[in-house]
Amino acid sequence: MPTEIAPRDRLIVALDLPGVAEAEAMITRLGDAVTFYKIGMELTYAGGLGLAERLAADGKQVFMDLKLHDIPNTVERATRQIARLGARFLTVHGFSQSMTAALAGAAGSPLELLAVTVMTSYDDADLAAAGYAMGVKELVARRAVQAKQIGIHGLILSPEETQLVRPLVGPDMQLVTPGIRPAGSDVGDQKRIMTPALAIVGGADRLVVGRPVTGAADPAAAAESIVADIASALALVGKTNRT
Ligand SMILES: O=C(O)c1cc(=O)[nH]c(=O)n1[C@@H]1O[C@H](COP(=O)(O)O)[C@@H](O)[C@H]1O
Repeated sequence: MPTEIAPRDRLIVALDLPGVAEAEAMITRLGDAVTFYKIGMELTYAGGLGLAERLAADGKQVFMDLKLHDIPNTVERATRQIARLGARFLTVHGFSQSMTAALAGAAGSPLELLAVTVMTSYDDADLAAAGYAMGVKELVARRAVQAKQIGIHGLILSPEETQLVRPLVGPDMQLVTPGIRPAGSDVGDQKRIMTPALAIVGGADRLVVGRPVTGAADPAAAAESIVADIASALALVGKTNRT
C-alpha cells in the first residue's frame, strides 16, 4: 500500500552549490524547514559524496542526482557504489539498457531509482534538433511505460506531463517533478514549468526545487512558503495520504 508522505517531505531542495562548505551553510540556514536534499553533479564533483553520507546518517533523506547513462556494465557497477551511501533516490536516464542495469546494481539495497524521461529544459524543438521524431509528451509517455515495465521505482518528468503519465504507470510509481517555479520567480533555463501548488494538484508526488529556495534572500522562508503551498494544494484535492 502507498504510505503517507507529509507535505514537507514532498519538497526536495537541490543543493546546486559550488562546494561542501556552501552546501553545509545552506543546510544550516534551512534547518528543520527541509527534510529532503538532492545532491547533483556540481556538488558531487566538488566533494559532495561524504556530505551525502553524513546527511543520510543525520536522518535527512538524500537524492543522488547523477543521471547515470553508460554501457550496462558501467551503470550497474556505479549504481552498486552509490547504493552504499545510504541515499534514498538515484537518477538514471530513461533508456532501457541503463534502467535495467541500474536496477541490477541497486538489487538488495533500499536505493530507489528514478528514470529521467525528458529534461525539463527541453521542448519539442530541442528534441527535433537532437534527432527525435516525436514531441516531449510522446517521448515522456514512452519512457514512462518502459520504466514501469522494467520495474523502476519512479520518474522525473515535468509537472506538465503528470496527468498524462499517471494512468499509464498506475498509482505506485513516484512522480517527481523539477521545473517548479513559485509565481514571480525567475524561469532561468527551465522550459516546462509550473507553480508548486499546480504541480501537486496535477498529481506530482514530490517537487524538486533549487534556485527559488537556495537563491532566495531567506531560503528557509522560501522553503516554508512552498511547503505551505503543497499542504494547501493537497487539502484542495483531498489527497493527503498517497505516495
Ligand atoms: O533530475 C533532475 O533532478 C532534473 C531533471 C530535469 O529534467 N530537470 C531538472 O531541472 N532537474 C534538476 O532539478 C533541479 C532544478 O533546479 P532549479 O531549476 O534551480 O529549481 C536541478 O538540480 C536540475 O539538475
